[in-house]
Amino acid sequence: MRIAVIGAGAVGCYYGGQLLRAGHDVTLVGRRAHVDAINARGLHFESATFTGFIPAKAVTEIAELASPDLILLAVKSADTDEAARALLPVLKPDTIVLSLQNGVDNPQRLRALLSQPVIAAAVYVAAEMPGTGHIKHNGRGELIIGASDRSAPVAKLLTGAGVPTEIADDIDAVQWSKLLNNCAYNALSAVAQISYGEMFKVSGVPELVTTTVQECMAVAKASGVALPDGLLDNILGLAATMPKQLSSTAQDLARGKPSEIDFLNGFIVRKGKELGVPTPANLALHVMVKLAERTGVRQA
Ligand SMILES: NC(=O)C1=CN([C@@H]2O[C@H](COP(=O)(O)OP(=O)(O)OC[C@H]3O[C@@H](n4cnc5c(N)ncnc54)[C@H](OP(=O)(O)O)[C@@H]3O)[C@@H](O)[C@H]2O)C=CC1
Ligand SMILES: CC(C)(CO)C(=O)C(=O)O
Repeated sequence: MRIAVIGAGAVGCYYGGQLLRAGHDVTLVGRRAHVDAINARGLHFESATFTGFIPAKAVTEIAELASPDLILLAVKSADTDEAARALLPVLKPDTIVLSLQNGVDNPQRLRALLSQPVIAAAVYVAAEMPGTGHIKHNGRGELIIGASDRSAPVAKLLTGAGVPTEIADDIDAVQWSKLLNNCAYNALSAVAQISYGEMFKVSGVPELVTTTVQECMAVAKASGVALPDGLLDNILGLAATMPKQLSSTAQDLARGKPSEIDFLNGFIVRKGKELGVPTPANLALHVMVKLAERTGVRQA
């Protein structure tokens, strides 16, 4: 099976790296500096159980891919449409596109542009790129993917490569549950450039996270999404499962890049307005990140 990862960043290189380690044929598509480093010395993969250089093929252009069977889409939400348009000429009618992205609308946006089967996923991994062609895994890695007639072989392939993958019938609720985690953690970690473990030691953080999540739950309910019981406790517990991680939004701001916050707290604020649900905590977190995008952040 020919696998291509679109977006050789933290998530793309983690899952691509796991598949490469399991012996699969994987091409990483990324930006020039990462691609050159990967082609020159392999993918530098750093985790608790394995650290080393994994031989890998990397290219800068989606157009260089030859009829892939499976796409792992791991670009930020703002880059989804551009990536999908570039994929159009290289995909076969039955190429499976697995969206490994945060936010809840990427699969829907992909389906609007592609006729291929698109599978949504909720991604519970802590990963970062500390250097060119260098992925650092800071914990977890399990995936929950949407049910479809193509999902079982994808879950089997990933699980066999050390990526525990479950199939969920109600993927909307699963994606919204992940969105609530992101609304709780990403902005605070980003503006303070602080890891989750340290962040939760600061007085007021658990209360603010709780209020933020409760607002999101009200928006989910008004949107007709039935969230699972115990979600707030699970979200409060996430920090302990990846205490050293800084959010993907924190990583964007540290690199001086626009963040994905419009698709996280910003999405909740827009939906809340549309549905008449107040979201002041989410608005504050959204605006704080938009301000930090303008002025920059001081790195720890
Ligand atoms: N990091 C994490 O731990 C987690 C991240 N996620 C989600 O995973 C998704 C990916 O995030 P993450 O890996 O952190 O992001 P990164 O920014 O680390 O990686 C994405 C990479 O893809 C590149 N890229 C974008 N468009 C293209 C393109 N058309 N061709 C080639 N390369 C491209 C980006 O370049 P450039 O920067 O120049 O745009 C960047 O290098 C996001 O939705 C995120 O929210 C989910 C769970 C955990
Ligand atoms: C899982 C988590 C919260 C890990 O940091 C993430 O999704 C992100 O950073 O965007």
